[in-house]
Formats: sequence, structure tokens, C-alpha cells
Amino acid sequence: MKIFSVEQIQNWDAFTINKEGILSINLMERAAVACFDWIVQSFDESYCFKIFCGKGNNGGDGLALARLLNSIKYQVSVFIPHNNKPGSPDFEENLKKLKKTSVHISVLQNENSFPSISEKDIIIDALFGTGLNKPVKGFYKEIIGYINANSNDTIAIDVPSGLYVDKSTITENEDVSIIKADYTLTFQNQKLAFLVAENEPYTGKVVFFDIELSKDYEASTPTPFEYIDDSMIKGIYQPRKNFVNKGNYGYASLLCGSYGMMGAAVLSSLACLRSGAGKLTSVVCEAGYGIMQTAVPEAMCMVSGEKHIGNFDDFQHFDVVGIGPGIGKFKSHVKLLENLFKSFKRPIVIDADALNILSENEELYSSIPVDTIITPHPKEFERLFGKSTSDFDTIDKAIETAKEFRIYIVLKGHHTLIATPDGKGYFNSTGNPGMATAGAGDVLTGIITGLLAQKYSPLQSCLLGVYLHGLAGDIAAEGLSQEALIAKDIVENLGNAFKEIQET
Ligand SMILES: NC(=O)C1=CN([C@@H]2O[C@H](COP(=O)(O)OP(=O)(O)OC[C@H]3O[C@@H](n4cnc5c(N)ncnc54)[C@H](OP(=O)(O)O)[C@@H]3O)[C@@H](O)[C@H]2O)[C@@H](O)CC1
Ligand SMILES: Nc1ncnc2c1ncn2[C@@H]1O[C@H](COP(=O)(O)OP(=O)(O)O)[C@@H](O)[C@H]1O
Ligand SMILES: [K+]
Repeated sequence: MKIFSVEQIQNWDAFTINKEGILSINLMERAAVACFDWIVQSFDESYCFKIFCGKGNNGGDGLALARLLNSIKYQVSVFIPHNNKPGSPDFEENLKKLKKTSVHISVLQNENSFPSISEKDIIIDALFGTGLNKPVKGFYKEIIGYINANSNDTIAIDVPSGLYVDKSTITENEDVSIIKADYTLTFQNQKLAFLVAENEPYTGKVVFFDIELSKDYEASTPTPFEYIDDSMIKGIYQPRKNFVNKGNYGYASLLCGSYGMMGAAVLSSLACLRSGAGKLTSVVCEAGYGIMQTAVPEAMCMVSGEKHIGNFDDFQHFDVVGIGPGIGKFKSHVKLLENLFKSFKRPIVIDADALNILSENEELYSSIPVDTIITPHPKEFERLFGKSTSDFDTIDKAIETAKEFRIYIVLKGHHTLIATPDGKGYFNSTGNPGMATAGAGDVLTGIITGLLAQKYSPLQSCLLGVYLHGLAGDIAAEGLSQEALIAKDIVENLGNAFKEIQET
């Protein structure tokens, strides 16, 4: 699913109106009906709705919704902040219609005219949507403060008012004014603002409504950002053929583990095999040999070093090398990375301590082979590429860095971002907070390494890898709860995740 900028969202709206012959007022009605249907399903008639409407089209949505709710006898009142300017044409049209109903409409002049809010009131925020064009100040700021001070459920229409959709709203020096919604009912596609941690306090649960904006526009409009959905994954996943043997699915290797951290090696190795790699050699230290041979008998084992991996340069047999899970940070690993970068001409995945070694040896950055995949969590990313001023700055930095070094950066998080060498960013749609548990990242490294072994391209391996990893985590959490989920459960549910994508 494409993630559009505000300008593109506005163009999409206009394109649908001009090319598909729908009137803008009818598009607004479609949006309002979608919100109405959801509200009717979610709240019974004992609730009253207080709808705050700005004078743009977001406010127009609020007015149309007020009329619809009133038509089936919900108690509704509407509040429009005083403003000398006329409303947008569709706002004015909906205001005219609403004035013919029994809905009480008040113009808010100052804070004395703020309505009292009682227990059964639901607040609907239709002040500003995608048209927010400056920080919220003055009277609007007071209104937003008043709404946020109440503990009643608040439903934001399209976007919590005050939040920019495609750039950071959070500034270091000023306190921002943004509605803290419990639900955001948004139209059509995913929005960048909903994918970053800094906006979590504002969006609440985000619900998407398809209001049938033009499919042609969506298909033909390029965008740097996409949301990884099941249709994208369906286009990537390749079922196994019948007349095959393990040679067809590649020879993976993982350089992993050290004394005290063999769990990371076991988890990444199991995940690599469970993701379908034909065969795997795990390169471990002597201390880990027995553990690996027992815990993962399906993997072959090579040994280097006593308590941590020492010198190793026997890479030529492998189709892909994954390096990092549990290897620890040792001086000899600098040489190990140098050897790998110099001698191995096939895909490489770098994770965990291998990234920490890199971050302390910046002179190695320029020798990272083109198309290498690195999988940092936010702290590792910061160690590698420095601090960011906001989550949006981190996104930009990931994309610029991926372009500069021509690598893939899998920046792990709630919506893991894949930044690509050609400047695109893909956000993952699967996964849950139960996966914030030790070893979950090692599992991902194993999966991506296993997919690369099977000749998925680096981009496909990243996309399919993060999606499967999150989906396996979601299936595991459904059975176990998020709290009880441990990394092993992600591995054990990879099979269920594959089955789910085979069925969609
Ligand atoms: N595209 C779609 O898919 C569809 C979109 N639809 C809906 O349209 C919404 C977008 O509507 P929109 O473009 O009219 O802008 P909107 O968000 O109402 O804001 C503009 C108004 O706010 C004002 N204003 C802005 N910032 C301000 C500030 N800081 N402080 C004070 N005022 C401020 C600005 O005033 P100005 O500054 O221009 O004088 C203007 O009056 C979208 O979110 C969705 O809900 C659906 O109906 C149909 C399908
Ligand atoms: N809140 C969350 N929501 C979704 N996925 C998460 C969340 N927290 C962690 N994850 C996923 O779990 C993995 C954790 O990786 P990482 O931090 O490297 O763990 P470790 O180093 O312990 O293996 C990442 O793939 C990340 O995307
Ligand atoms: K809003």
C-alpha cells in the first residue's frame, strides 16, 4: 500500500473527483457514512456526541456525521470555533443541511462557551485533518487543551487535529497542541504520521476506511514510502516446486554465538532453517559446538575460536553469510569483518554485535559490499549513524544512508522500516509489542539469511522476512499473550505464518 504525502492525498481527492465523476460533496458523504457505520457498531444510543468542527473539509466531515447520527436518534451537538472566514464549500453545504435538523449548533466565541462534558459524552474531533498548515495556537490551542483535559473517549476524524500527516509535529522547544485521540478513523491509506513512535500518544487505535479513491491514481503515482501489506507479500512469495532438492534452496551460513550467548546462535540457526533454506552451516566457537549440535541437529557446524569466533575466512562454500547474533564484541572481529567484506561476493546480513563492531570502526563502512543487509535496532542505528532530532529525521537518515552506501537498512521497531539503496522506505504491518523480548532480533537475522539463500533478492528477503517474522509473532501472541511470548515462539510459528500467506 502506498503512503502518500499531504500534497498527494489532496491530488488523489481531486483526481477522483475530476476523473471518476464523483462530486466532492458525495466523497465527503462517503467518508462520513464510513465513520457513522463504525460508530453505530461501537457505541449504543445511550452515548451523546459532541462534535468539534473546523471550517475546512475535516469540519465538513464532522457536520455530515452529525446529521447521520442525528437521523437515527443519537444525541448530537456541534461546536464550531468562531472564525470570520467562510468555510470550505462542502463545509458550508453540510452546514446548510445540518441547520434543517434538530442538531444544536453552537459557535464557540471564547473559553466561557466551551460545553460541559459529562460521563456519557463521546468527543468527535473534526477540527483539522490533512489540511493543517501551521502549528496550532491561540483559541484552537485552548479548545484542544480543553478536549484533552477530559477523560472521555475521543474519536479523531481522519487525523488527530494538530498532527501533521507527513512530517514531524513534535518540536524540541515548544509544547505542541494535538488532540489525544482514543480512536482515529482515517480515510483510505496508511499515513506516515501513524507509523512513528513519537505520535503514539495522539493517534490511539487507527481504523482505516476505504472510501474508494481512484485506483488509477494510486497505481500511477510514485511515492518514496510503502506499507507492506498482504498483497505485496503475495507478489513476492514463491511456493516450492516439486522436482527440487536441497541444493535448489541454497547453502546458508551464520557466524553466531559465543560463550554465554549461544541462545542467539540457536535461535538464528533454527529460524534460518525454518524459513526454508536448503542447508545451513553455523560457524560457532568451541564452547558452543555441543550446544549447537544438540539444539539444532539439522545444521552443520564449523568451529573457530575457543570462547568466541576467532579467525575465519572459509566463506567460499556459502550462498549467503549472516553475521552477528551473539558473537560478542572482540578485537579479532574487526579482521573477521574485513575478510568477509573483501572475499565474499554474495549476499551478507549484518546484525547485533557485528553492527556494534562496525560502529566502532567507521573506516569499514565504505567497504561494506553493495546490497548488504544490516538489521539494527534503534540504539544500534544511533551508534552507527548518530542521533536524530525526531523519528522523521531517523527515517530520512536511514534512507540517505542506504543510498550513500548502497545497502539495505532494516531499522527494527514497531513498524520496522526497510530503507533501500534506491531511496525507498517500506514499513512493516505485522508484529506486536510481545516481540520486545530478547532474541527476537536474532530470529529475524536467521529468517532473512534463509530467504536470501533461497534466491529471494535482498529487497524481497527484507520485505518477506520482516512480514513473516511479525506475522509469526502475531500468531504466537494470539495463543500465548504478548507477555508470555518468547523468541522461540516466533520460530515455532514461522510455519503458521507461511501457511497464512499461502492461503491469502
Ligand atoms: N482527501 C480525501 O481523501 C478526503 C478528505 N476528506 C476530508 O477533508 C480533510 C481535508 O480537508 P481540507 O483540505 O479542507 O483541510 P482541513 O484539514 O479541514 O483543514 C483546513 C482548514 O483548517 C484551517 N487551518 C489549518 N491549520 C490551521 C491551524 N494551525 N490553525 C487554525 N486553522 C488552521 C484552514 O484555514 P486557513 O489556515 O487555510 O485559513 C482551513 O480552514 C481530510 O482530512 C478529510 O477529513 C473527506 O471529506 C473526503 C475525502
Ligand atoms: N513493540 C514492538 N512491536 C512490533 N515488533 C517489535 C516490537 N518490539 C520489538 N519488535 C521486533 O522484535 C525484534 C527485536 O529485535 P532486537 O531489538 O534486535 O532484539 P534482540 O537483540 O534481543 O534479538 C525486531 O524485529 C522488532 O521489530
Ligand atoms: K481531525
